[in-house]
Amino acid sequence: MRDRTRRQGTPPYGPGAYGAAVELRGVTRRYGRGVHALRGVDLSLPYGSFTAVMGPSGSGKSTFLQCAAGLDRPTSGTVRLGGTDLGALNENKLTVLRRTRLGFVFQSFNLLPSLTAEQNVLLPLRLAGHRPDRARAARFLAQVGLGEHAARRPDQLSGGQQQRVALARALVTAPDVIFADEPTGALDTGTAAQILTLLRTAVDAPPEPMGPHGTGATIVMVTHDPTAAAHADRVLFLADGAIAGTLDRGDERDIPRTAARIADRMAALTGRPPRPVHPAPHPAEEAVA
Ligand SMILES: Nc1ncnc2c1ncn2[C@@H]1O[C@H](COP(=O)(O)OP(=O)(O)OP(=O)(O)O)[C@@H](O)[C@H]1O
Repeated sequence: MRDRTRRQGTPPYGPGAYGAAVELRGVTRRYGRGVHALRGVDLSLPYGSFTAVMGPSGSGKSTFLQCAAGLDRPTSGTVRLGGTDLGALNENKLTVLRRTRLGFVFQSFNLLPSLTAEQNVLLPLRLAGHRPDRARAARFLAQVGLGEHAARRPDQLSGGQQQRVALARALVTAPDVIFADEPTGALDTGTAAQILTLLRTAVDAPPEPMGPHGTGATIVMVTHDPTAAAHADRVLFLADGAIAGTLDRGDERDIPRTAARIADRMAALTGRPPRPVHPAPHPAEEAVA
């Protein structure tokens, strides 16, 4: 039986028990002749892992996310999601793969304003051709602490609540991978901590199996915030279109200390002194209402 207890340490990066959820081999992306946004990225992210991607402005983070999520095609190299080579898929098949096997969380929430929270969560199931399973939507809304707000529309929810709906929407299809682009960028520190705790829980102890192998969720998150990155199992640092280093959380449970280490690495990459890291949230802020 699957161990639902909170995992200690870092998942086995490299070849995992079920192959990789995300695999990039020699991925380059050029714009025109001169701009090399990605210069040959190789990585393998196991199922049930939480990876943060950081790097200075212009280092290639967005390009990486777009290529890894099948929203853009690399100039050369291969991207595999759950063993499927995205380069072998035409646009229609790529769209189906994104709808059925990927989840997305954006800085600006991107909920449909005319739909209720429940309808927003049901949308990916509808688009994937499944019957609208309201009980499933209710379970995922409850998971993010919004069981009571299923009938509200986005304009009746706070920013943090909207992002929780977006997270439930990303989780509901049990995707191979969730790609999160600055998911806490528009939130205050306490609300951001709640979202990060929910992301961590989706990886470590989801109420039901996520992904095709019954592990926790697999998350790839681009962020500028060392405190957000400190919640991940591993941080990948991009510089000038290439992976410039990694930092593993290991058994570290001390978010502020990990965030300070991450900020130091970022400072070394940018050549600027580390920006002050957000103060640690009060423990009460970590608990999701
Ligand atoms: N559509 C495009 N056409 C031309 N150049 C582009 C395009 N998109 C990105 N670039 C360039 O590719 C490089 C990487 O850009 P990218 O947006 O991936 O970086 P980033 O790390 O996400 O930056 P930021 O943190 O500022 O969002 C930059 O030099 C950028 O100017």
